[in-house]
Amino acid sequence: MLRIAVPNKGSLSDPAADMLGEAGYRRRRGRELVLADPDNDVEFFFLRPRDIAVYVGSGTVDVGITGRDLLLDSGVEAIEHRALGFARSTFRFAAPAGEITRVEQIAGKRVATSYDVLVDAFLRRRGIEAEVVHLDGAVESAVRLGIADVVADVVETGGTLRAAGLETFGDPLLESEAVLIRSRDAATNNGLAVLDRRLQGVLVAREYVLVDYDVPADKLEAAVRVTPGFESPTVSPLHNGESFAVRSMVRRSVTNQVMDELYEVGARAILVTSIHACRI
Ligand SMILES: Nc1ncnc2c1ncn2[C@@H]1O[C@H](COP(=O)(O)OP(=O)(O)OP(=O)(O)O)[C@@H](O)[C@H]1O
Ligand SMILES: O=P(O)(O)OC[C@H]1O[C@H](OP(=O)(O)OP(=O)(O)O)[C@H](O)[C@@H]1O
Ligand SMILES: [Mg+2]
Repeated sequence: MLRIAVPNKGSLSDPAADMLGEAGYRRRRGRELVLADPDNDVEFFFLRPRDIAVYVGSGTVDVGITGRDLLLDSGVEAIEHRALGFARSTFRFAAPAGEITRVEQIAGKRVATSYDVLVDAFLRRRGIEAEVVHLDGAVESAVRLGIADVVADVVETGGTLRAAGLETFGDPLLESEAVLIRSRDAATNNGLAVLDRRLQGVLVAREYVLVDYDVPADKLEAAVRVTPGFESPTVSPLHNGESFAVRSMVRRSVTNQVMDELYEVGARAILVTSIHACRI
């Protein structure tokens, strides 16, 4: 039975539960900390997102869902197995607007963060000496409240930083998103292969749509160039003997551009359908 660690709270928790639900696993109904799913031969452990890498790294749990930033900050040797496409963020330094423009200027200052290991490692690599002040959250308030000069924190929209009068400087230390992590020993676990294929199926179903259309024989090649698909589109003859029906997978984000282009080259009856589930 595959043992899977899942975030029990925070911004990773709902999207991780949604993804596992879409992948066909049992959903947690209340606040239980352990959930057996014998039909799928897995067992879920609901843990703090920050602790998940520790459990997986120690091998007591086979796999888990956490943030790449949390994995790296844990310093443990769990392995990133697959990026999951949600909870995307960057990890950045910020200071009061206009005060600091280069990371070298952090030298001698106080840096507030919840990610001490990440920040320490970055400063050490760059040979910058600074004091790291650990906070559990709401890090953006640390400058206004006078316990730090600089913050290093998760940035998504930048709204929280702006509201605190802070501006980012320097390049992002890290691009993060939710990731499936595994222990060293789980590499050959067949349960992991099944889970991974299911999650990949959810990612593809979310990212792609199916496009069907009819196209006259002399326009077929031009139309197929617009929708080359994952491997190659399915082309079937229509009963009238003059046209073809084509089915292809298209990235959801460009659906309307693709429909416009198909129409331009002569395709008609263009239909777009969501993919409910798939195995690639
Ligand atoms: N606003 C956000 N947008 C995208 N990802 C975020 C955001 N805030 C946190 N994350 C990601 O969520 C993970 C942190 O999860 P964690 O549950 O520890 O903190 P949280 O979501 O801030 O919850 P809380 O602070 O309420 O405990 C990290 O991987 C981080 O990059
Ligand atoms: O760039 P934004 O879109 O504003 O998002 C980033 C903010 O979201 C998270 O905070 P959260 O609300 O989880 O509070 P916390 O700082 O207490 O973790 C994160 O720690 C940042 O503060
Ligand atoms: Mg937070």
